[in-house]
Amino acid sequence: MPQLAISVSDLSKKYDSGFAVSHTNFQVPAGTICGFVGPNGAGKTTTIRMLLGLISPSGGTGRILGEPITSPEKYLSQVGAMIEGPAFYPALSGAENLKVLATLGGFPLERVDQLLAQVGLADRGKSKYKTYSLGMKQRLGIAAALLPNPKLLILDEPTNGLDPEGIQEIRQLLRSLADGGTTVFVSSHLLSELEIISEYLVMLRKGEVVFAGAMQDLFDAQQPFMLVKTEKLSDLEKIISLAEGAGHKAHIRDGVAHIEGPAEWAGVLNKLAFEAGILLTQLSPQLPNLEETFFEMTGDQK
Ligand SMILES: Nc1ncnc2c1ncn2[C@@H]1O[C@H](COP(=O)(O)OP(=O)(O)OP(=O)(O)O)[C@@H](O)[C@H]1O
Repeated sequence: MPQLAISVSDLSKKYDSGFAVSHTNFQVPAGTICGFVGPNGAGKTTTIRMLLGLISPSGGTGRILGEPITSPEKYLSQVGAMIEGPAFYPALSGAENLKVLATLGGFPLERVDQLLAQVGLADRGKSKYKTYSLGMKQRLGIAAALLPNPKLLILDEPTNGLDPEGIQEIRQLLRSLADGGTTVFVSSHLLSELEIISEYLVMLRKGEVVFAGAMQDLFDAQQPFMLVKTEKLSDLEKIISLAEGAGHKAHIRDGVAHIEGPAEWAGVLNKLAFEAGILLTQLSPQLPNLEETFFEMTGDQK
């Protein structure tokens, strides 16, 4: 049994409106990057807030770094978190902001320059926070979360609003942290990004866990599929009927037909379409990926 950074059992949060999080069970092995996904309102933020002791569960149990979530004082000194966007003083520089937090938290001030370098802000540490780009603000937020030199880093949407370059920088940062032994639990709507960086995944739907485990196990349980486009949009429905008639699950999303089946079956589908007088403009076999799997398992948009 690997050492667990997070482990929850039957964890629930109930509001008057119903369960925001309902009887969830999942485990995150130490030293891994674990993606945390679910459609809007699935319960991600509520779960994170329970893990950080910010709200108390209505039921169930949880352990962070071996300590119960009912005693957050026992583990919070070893947990760094960035949730709902970092809050900093606009008129202070990045370095000054971190120094304020270091002083408040009793962390060594020497860590400030080290952390600025680690998140790629060494050159801009002296610039006022209000001059920072969104990506720089996010990176400063991560630097603040790293002040306690945490064993577990919990990030809620760290790449929100970032451009591809900023996203790549965060990816490299998270990878290097995990390589150094930090466990990273990260929620994001950027599924393709999470697919690249995460070894583990927890997927929520309507407050319930629909998958928790190794990313590879998730894909191993999925069928390959193909993406199909037709010259005329109206022909897509006919393609769906042809595929379903041949025993293949199929649906249309964003003007593209997604049809389950191995790559070898693509030729058969092409022939069926041709015989029905339908011209295919795209027929591309795909391996299971997180975007497709997410859609299949949550039946929802991101
Ligand atoms: N304080 C609260 N009181 C009542 N209901 C709440 C409260 N906080 C969250 N909820 C409800 O719980 C559900 C889960 O919300 P939560 O914010 O955890 O979802 P999420 O997965 O983080 O969504 P998003 O991706 O949009 O941030 C939602 O239906 C939400 O309206």
